Amino acid sequence: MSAGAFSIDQLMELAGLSVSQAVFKLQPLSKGKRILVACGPGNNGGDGLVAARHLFHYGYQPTVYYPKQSKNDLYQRLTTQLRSLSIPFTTDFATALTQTDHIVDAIFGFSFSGEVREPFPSIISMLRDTKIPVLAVDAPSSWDIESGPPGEGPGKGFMPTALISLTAPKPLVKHFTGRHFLGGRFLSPQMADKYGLDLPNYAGIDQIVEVPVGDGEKEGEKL
Ligand SMILES: NC(=O)C1=CN([C@@H]2O[C@H](COP(=O)(O)OP(=O)(O)OC[C@H]3O[C@@H](n4cnc5c(N)ncnc54)[C@H](O)[C@@H]3O)[C@@H](O)[C@H]2O)[C@@H](O)CC1
Ligand SMILES: [K+]
Repeated sequence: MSAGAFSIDQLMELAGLSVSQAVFKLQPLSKGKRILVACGPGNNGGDGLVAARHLFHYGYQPTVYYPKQSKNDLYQRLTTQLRSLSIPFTTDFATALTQTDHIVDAIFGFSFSGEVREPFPSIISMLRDTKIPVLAVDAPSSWDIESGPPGEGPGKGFMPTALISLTAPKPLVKHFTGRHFLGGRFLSPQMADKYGLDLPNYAGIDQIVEVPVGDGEKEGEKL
């Protein structure tokens, strides 16, 4: 990413914008406006914070669960932006789950490793068990980035309804069976060539493109 001279703020903004467009595709406003955005402590959580802001401006009613808030200036600004829109922050995930139409899983992305630490085990269990649709950002949280679904722990059996891979699918997509989107319409042809990426065709002004079900493995190899 440094080769493209993009700052982390820019990358996170583009990632969160893509996430918000995937929500719009999966959950049109007419199907219910309440979106619960679960944010983890790292950049995956930051993508969720950005998405919540865009969703508000589209007319959704986002609620944010963000239990491990970073002191970093970027995250402070993102949370200030949400508070200035009066977007609620909840500490009671179980109750929030009963009052939402769709969930964004922005807890862990490609830097997750080891056993899920508090306070996230019970949150992952609830994401696994809920009947409400879940859109996972970059990875289903608690999945191993290479080998995919965990064989034990709260994430065992967790298969979100949809996944949005950012910039390029991670190896775990081979194991994913839900709807799969790609986001990251900012790479230059030179960057794509340099990293051997076969960029998808985005339609119109879309920041995302859906990869047909069953093509995850093929896309993972291609990209
Ligand atoms: N250039 C990039 O790398 C970009 C990455 N983006 C997003 O950033 C994500 C990666 O971000 P990060 O590297 O910050 O990492 P993540 O957000 O994937 O996770 C790291 C955080 O989770 C914690 N964590 C890791 N394992 C844990 C465990 N077992 N239990 C509890 N907490 C645990 C770490 O302490 C750290 O705070 C990507 O998946 C993507 O969503 C986007 O923001 C755009 C730019
Ligand atoms: K995630």
